Amino acid sequence: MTNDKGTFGEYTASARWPIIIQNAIDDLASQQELEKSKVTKFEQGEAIKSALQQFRQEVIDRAPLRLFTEEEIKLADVPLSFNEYLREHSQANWGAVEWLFSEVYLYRRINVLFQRQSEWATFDIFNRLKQSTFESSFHGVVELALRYENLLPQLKEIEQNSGKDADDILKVLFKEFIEISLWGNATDLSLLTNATLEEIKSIQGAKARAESESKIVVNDTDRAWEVLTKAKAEANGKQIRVDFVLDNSGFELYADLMLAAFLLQSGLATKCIFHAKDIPYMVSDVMLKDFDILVQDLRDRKFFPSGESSTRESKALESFANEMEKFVSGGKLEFREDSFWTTELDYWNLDAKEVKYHGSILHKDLTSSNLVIFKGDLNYRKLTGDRKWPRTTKWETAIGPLAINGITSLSLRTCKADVQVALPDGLDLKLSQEWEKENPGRGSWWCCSGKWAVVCFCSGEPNK
Ligand SMILES: O=P(O)(O)OC[C@H]1O[C@](O)(CO)[C@@H](O)[C@@H]1O
Ligand SMILES: [Mg+2]
Ligand SMILES: [Mn+2]
Repeated sequence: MTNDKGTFGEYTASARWPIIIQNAIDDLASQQELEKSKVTKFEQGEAIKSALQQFRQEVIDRAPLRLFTEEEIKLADVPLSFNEYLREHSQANWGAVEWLFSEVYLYRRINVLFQRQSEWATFDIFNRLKQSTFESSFHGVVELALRYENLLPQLKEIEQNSGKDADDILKVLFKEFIEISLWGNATDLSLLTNATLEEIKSIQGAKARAESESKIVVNDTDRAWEVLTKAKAEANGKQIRVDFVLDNSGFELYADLMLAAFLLQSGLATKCIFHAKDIPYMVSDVMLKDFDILVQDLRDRKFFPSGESSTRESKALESFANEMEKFVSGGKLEFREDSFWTTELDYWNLDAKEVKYHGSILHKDLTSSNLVIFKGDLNYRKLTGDRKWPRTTKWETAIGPLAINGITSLSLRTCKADVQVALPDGLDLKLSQEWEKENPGRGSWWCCSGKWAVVCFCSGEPNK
């Protein structure tokens, strides 16, 4: 709840949301400035700005959360789940409401304001921030492109030397690319808006990742490895499918593409499906258009100044971009969107029983996947229902129906919220004491800092 005293949720609702909305207002103003000559667009922009200001005040004043009007529902395709929830929780106000619901509702309300103005209907208010943060990831982006370049001959060698040793080496690489994708989630724009270039670099480099291994407090990577190697051994020409329920665009999407490319090149997957958001969401989340933008950025030597097109760095960026486009055109990499991902429904609804908002359709589809990777913190909150679980709760308990409903899942999350499960006895206390030293009164927030991570696997098989 946004009124759970002393939680990161409470802090987010009172301190972070007004800032996020203010940033959106400022970004809108910058865009208007760029397009001053477009009179209608400017005027529509003014209308959105004043509505955003009013909305920001609503949040600050802890006003009641209102229903979406019929007109809004039509105009912006608002899923009816929101109003259903609000009818059942008629007392909900910004200062006393479930954190997960209100946070998702917030992005929906913002989206409606843009949908109402024709000139702004497809505008992504968070695009500027997504792009500028990606641009400052230059160092990490080049490093990974070079890493990928080296990977290809390594994989060839492994292929030529099949056997136990080759398998062991492939496993080391698998772990490396899982970690690349995992820590890619540390660069979250909603948390890092004030991060310096040095800080971003330090999160993204290889050395930093190695140091970070000790920070993965639950690590089921081996179990995911077993599933995919078994699938590969038994494939016999059959498809091996890995799904990614994506989180942030820019560096994290780039890191996810690295993992997907590794899986496809190594034969641990033959198809990867990326699930994106259908509206601008949680500031930095991936929308379909963000993939095209990323590929363009990789090719743009002004955006990533890696020198002439003949430098090793430029060639590595260019060839990774080419490779991604080839994967897409060859059907090995597919992007999809679904409104389910931007509803407030947690993933206990990724189940045959949820028949109104695509939960059952997605569930059925995802049961055909060999592995479904859920990226990031918000997905972790949705997997666990964003409840106040004791932190030693078993993962299978916290994910409810997903423990047994046939989806093989892997959560890759850098910890950025209060909910935390699957810890061994005593670890929460130890980390809380450690964090408390530098953050008096906030020891339990170690798992909101993005400095630790978890990798949680579940086979999804009944009775296991
Ligand atoms: O991009 P991620 O990893 O889902 O993180 C989103 C962040 O926003 C939050 O939803 C809080 O605003 C947290 O869960 C997390 O800090
Ligand atoms: Mg609930
Ligand atoms: Mn996100």
